[in-house]
Amino acid sequence: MSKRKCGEQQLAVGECVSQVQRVLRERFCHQRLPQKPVGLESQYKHLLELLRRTAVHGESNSVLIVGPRGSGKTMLLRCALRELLELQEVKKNVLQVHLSGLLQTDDRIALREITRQLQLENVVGDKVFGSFAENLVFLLDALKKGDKSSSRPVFFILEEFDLFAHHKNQTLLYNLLDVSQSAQAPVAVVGLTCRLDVLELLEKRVKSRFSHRQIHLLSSLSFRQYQDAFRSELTLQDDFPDSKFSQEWNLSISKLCEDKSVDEILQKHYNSCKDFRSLHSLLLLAVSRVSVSNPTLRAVDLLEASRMSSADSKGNILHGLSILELCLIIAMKHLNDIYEGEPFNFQMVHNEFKKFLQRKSHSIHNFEKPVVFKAFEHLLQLELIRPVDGGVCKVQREYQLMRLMLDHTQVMEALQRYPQCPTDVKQWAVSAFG
Ligand SMILES: Nc1ncnc2c1ncn2[C@@H]1O[C@H](COP(=O)(O)OP(=O)(O)OP(=O)(O)O)[C@@H](O)[C@H]1O
Repeated sequence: MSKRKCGEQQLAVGECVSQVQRVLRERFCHQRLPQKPVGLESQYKHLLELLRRTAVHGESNSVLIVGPRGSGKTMLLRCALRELLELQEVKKNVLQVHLSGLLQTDDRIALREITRQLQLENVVGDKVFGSFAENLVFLLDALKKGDKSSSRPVFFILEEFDLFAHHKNQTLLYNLLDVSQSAQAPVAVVGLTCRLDVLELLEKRVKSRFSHRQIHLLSSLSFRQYQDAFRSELTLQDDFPDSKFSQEWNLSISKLCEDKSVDEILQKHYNSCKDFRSLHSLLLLAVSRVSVSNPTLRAVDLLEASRMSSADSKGNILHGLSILELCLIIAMKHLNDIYEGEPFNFQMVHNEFKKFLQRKSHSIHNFEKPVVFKAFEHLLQLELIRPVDGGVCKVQREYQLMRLMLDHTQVMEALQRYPQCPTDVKQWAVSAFG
């Protein structure tokens, strides 16, 4: 395999390609944090300042980060923690407890998890506590330094914060927010949630203990920021093991960004979804096409990735149907036209199909009725047709009313691409869908 020389580093092209794949996949699968959150500067500053006040000055605090799925709530928090923990005094001192409403489904489990994460299982031992509050205060006291005068700051991070509001009496939320309001110990409670109405879920006593600080991540990226994100997400950093390869790679990415067709693809994706998650899934597909024989990313890779990500899954199912099944779908469409969208049953579809077979010349076999019924059932299994009443009514299967779950472009596209589709079937379809 060919080798690249670059200073002291010398990697085979194959090795470089697999490193690129690894680095970028980690980035796109949310295992690596971005250097800075894009377009969220003020929110980032706000959060960092709040956390810093707890970590450095021992002030207690509570804050909610609110935004839709994929808007970067977790990323924002993790970036702020990363920056904060770069300070030596903070790194040594601060403790973090990460809880998730999806995992800690009741307060007992949550308390056990808090104890585990604070590494206090041995200290707690077999002690029995009268109340949740007593237990929590004991844990926080156990964190006090040798001289017992000051506690170590603790960040309580609650992902899916709204789910904690469903716990009995909201005991965990009440106690955490109570501690964050009193001067017992320096505590920051950070809740992450998608629900804008989250405060309405809180009981009065819980709500009154919350600071009412909220950081909203509601504004979406501008197209300019989206383009910049595209470039920076694909750019390799200086720590890439082969600097010659990474220079060439970065150069090719710069060229790609100037390509008009790339801009068009990005514009299309931006119009349908403006968040990082959808950009990442597009880039993931594109990067998987990079190989030894094609060691840079090309516009055609992006085009193919875009085609794959917007592929119609039902359309793909249609490609795998037998010609008999396809004929039944065409018969259903004929029925839809005749009865103006009213539902149909197997018997009606079978009759319509037989009408087609009665034409003078046709290339389709005369299938036995049970075989046609089997094909009909298969369409039902694939959910290309659905029972009108959801299958509740106990009618004989052949007379159950169904609806077709496809539109005409999906069927016509499938027919165009169907290998060796008989002409008369195509014509029959055109008369139904054309
Ligand atoms: N403004 C941004 N700048 C850089 N990366 C971002 C930004 N917004 C989102 N991302 C990236 O998008 C991905 C999804 O973000 P994240 O997991 O933080 O979203 P979330 O709001 O916590 O979603 P969920 O509600 O599902 O937990 C991450 O890889 C993150 O790095």
